[in-house]
Amino acid sequence: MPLPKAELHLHIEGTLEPELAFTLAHRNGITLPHPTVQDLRAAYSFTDLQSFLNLYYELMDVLRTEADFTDLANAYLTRAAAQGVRHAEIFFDPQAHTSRGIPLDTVVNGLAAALDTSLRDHGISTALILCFLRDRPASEALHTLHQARPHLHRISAVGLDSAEVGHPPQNFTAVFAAARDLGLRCVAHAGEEGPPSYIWQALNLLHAERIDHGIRALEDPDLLAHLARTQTPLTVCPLSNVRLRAVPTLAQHPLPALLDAGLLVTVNSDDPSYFGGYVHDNYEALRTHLGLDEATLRQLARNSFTASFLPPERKKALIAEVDAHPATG
Ligand SMILES: Nc1ncnc2[nH]cnc12
Ligand SMILES: [Zn+2]
Repeated sequence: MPLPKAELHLHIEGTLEPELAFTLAHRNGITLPHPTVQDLRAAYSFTDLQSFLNLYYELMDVLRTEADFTDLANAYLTRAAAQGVRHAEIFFDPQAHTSRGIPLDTVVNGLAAALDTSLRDHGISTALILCFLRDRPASEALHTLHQARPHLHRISAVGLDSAEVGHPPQNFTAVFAAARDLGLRCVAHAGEEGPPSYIWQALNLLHAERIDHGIRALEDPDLLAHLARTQTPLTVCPLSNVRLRAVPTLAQHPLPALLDAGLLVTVNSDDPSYFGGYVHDNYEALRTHLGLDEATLRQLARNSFTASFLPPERKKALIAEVDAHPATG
């Protein structure tokens, strides 16, 4: 059985497997532009973040009803359980749905139907993180936050995702301040393709408590020292970084350098259906291609709980499960 772990960087829309996409397309009377599952999988070849996002947003068209979102989340949770996931903090992209006429209620109620029974059905506790699309106007993000008000009891945090370069965190300072006023925690994608200055902005202007990706922090020694001193977690996604060519190969992935610099690093899957592996597959890839040893993998699993938004007692209990877990070899 894989090490117990938390997944902190997972876009639920990025878990849409081609087979489920075809099932939902059929159910909703939609014709996909790719005739077969094999043709669709063959399209999963990306040159950068934008080339991925184009397909990611296109395929979302199959998600129309509450049942579609419930089926999507249940399919993820089933796979995650088999990968040792005990807690998942799950991103969703409301604007990608409301912009094509799907009400926010449909999205949240559909996801909630799966998440509410996840601990019982899959042994996975969950939290939801509402992400703003940074390549759309901040005014639209603010409107989305207002639309989400009836659902705030189900939402733990806000995040910032989509095309990074040219869309700095500073554009969303007021939106994140409004989210904090509503009692929401804050995280943000930064330093995936964008420069270290975007990570500084996410920290200083958005008050992000975790940085999603953050791998370009390595280019700024002061930033690296700051992240180490404050133990601000990074949610790193190795397979994603290689598939989107932020990093040339797994063997050249900067995760070991980030650990050596003393950062609180976690391992996550990002959009597992598109990037060739779920979260445990990312751990195994680090073992295979970077030679990470058992002790380091175990530390990464502990970090995933430390960096989560779980209450201290449950963190402690889950970390104890990591310590008690037999060697995975
Ligand atoms: N890796 C990623 N970066 C930015 N936005 C995303 N949305 C889904 N996956 C993403
Ligand atoms: Zn992401």
